[in-house]
Amino acid sequence: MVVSKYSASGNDFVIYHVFKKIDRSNIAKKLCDRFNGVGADGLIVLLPHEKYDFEWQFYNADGSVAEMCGNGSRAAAHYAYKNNLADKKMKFLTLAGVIEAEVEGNIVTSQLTPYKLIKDTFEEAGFEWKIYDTGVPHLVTITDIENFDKNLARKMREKYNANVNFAQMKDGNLYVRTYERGVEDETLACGTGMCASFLVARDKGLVASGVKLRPKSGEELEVMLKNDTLYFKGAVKNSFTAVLEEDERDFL
Ligand SMILES: N[C@@H](CCC[C@H](N)C(=O)O)C(=O)O
Repeated sequence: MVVSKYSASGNDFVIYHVFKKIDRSNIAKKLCDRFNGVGADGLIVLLPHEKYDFEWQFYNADGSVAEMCGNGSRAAAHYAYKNNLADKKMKFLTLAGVIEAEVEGNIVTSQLTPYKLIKDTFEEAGFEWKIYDTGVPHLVTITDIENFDKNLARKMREKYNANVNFAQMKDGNLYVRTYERGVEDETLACGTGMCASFLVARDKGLVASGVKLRPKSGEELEVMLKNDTLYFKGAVKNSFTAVLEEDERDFL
């Protein structure tokens, strides 16, 4: 069984493609384990689809299913192109809807599914929040990034069943730190989280139709809003591709 390890702005994934759609929650837990597995924030499995270039199954590291993953969508697109599953421009199906992506070398742009405001401004625990769904739900507060508080983030994540983002505009960049559902920790980056943070910064008049993004990894990405559609652009890295010393039947 051959799997690829990808990093997309610091969010990391195990990716492979097969033909059969089965529940892979346990496989996700096993492969994403950082001590006994490959180690990743999520598992992405590409499957053939009659209408689109492929469809994917996305699992968080704890085995939970997520409707969408912004960074994962860019990594999956690169994997699909590299493995001749799709052309440079492609469309694929996620549980959130159809994603369009374009691969240019190691730079990949994803067109996200339509965003929704889930909960307008409210105050809690000394911060002002909004919840946007950019494929998955995200709580966002615009504050000094140094205020990132993992315990508070965990409480908010549990209460609202959403990912939690602390974001700040500084030197023309939007800095974002995200506590992710399903990883149950802060990750080095979260694509849909950065896009949701951009929407809140825009509502506050801090940015216009796009901004450079800086997740915790320090990498630079970009989000643009064109005709009310979010485009998310940045580099991805295929860290390695490996043959697993495992019974292949586990992964079919
Ligand atoms: N890291 C992803 C989001 C993955 C799903 C999320 N953890 C959830 O369960 O809602 C991204 O880059 O968007």
